[in-house]
Amino acid sequence: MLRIALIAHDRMKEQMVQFSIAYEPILEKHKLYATGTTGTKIMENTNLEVKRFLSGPFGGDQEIGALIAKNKMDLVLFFRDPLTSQPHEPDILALLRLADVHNIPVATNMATAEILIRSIDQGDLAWRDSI
Ligand SMILES: O=C(CO)COP(=O)(O)O
Repeated sequence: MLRIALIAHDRMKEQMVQFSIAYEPILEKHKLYATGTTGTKIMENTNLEVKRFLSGPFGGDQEIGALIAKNKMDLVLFFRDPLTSQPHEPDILALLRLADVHNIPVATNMATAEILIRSIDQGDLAWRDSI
């Protein structure tokens, strides 16, 4: 079982909901985390159980970053909005930087997220279990 963070900016939340519905059979096998509003939307639209942190602009990205730093997160699926500036951009960059520091796979759009989620279902990320 992997620990997966699900995060979506406002304009990408509908995509995240569709993604969660489509991949619910895979996602339900793992421990899911999300920023506040993203987690609420996923739980409203699926039967998935998601541990929610604060909303992104209020520190949720930082909370997920802290789990990465402590080696308690295995995968980040972050549907970023590339066309809208975010007041908490430093927090977003900090989260992505920590993922690179700790060599955690990150998808920043749905196309990559689909590849990663299919690949973890084939056991491609099993090496994380031994870390
Ligand atoms: O802003 C976010 C990530 O940077 C997402 O936060 P919410 O899921 O609370 O909208």
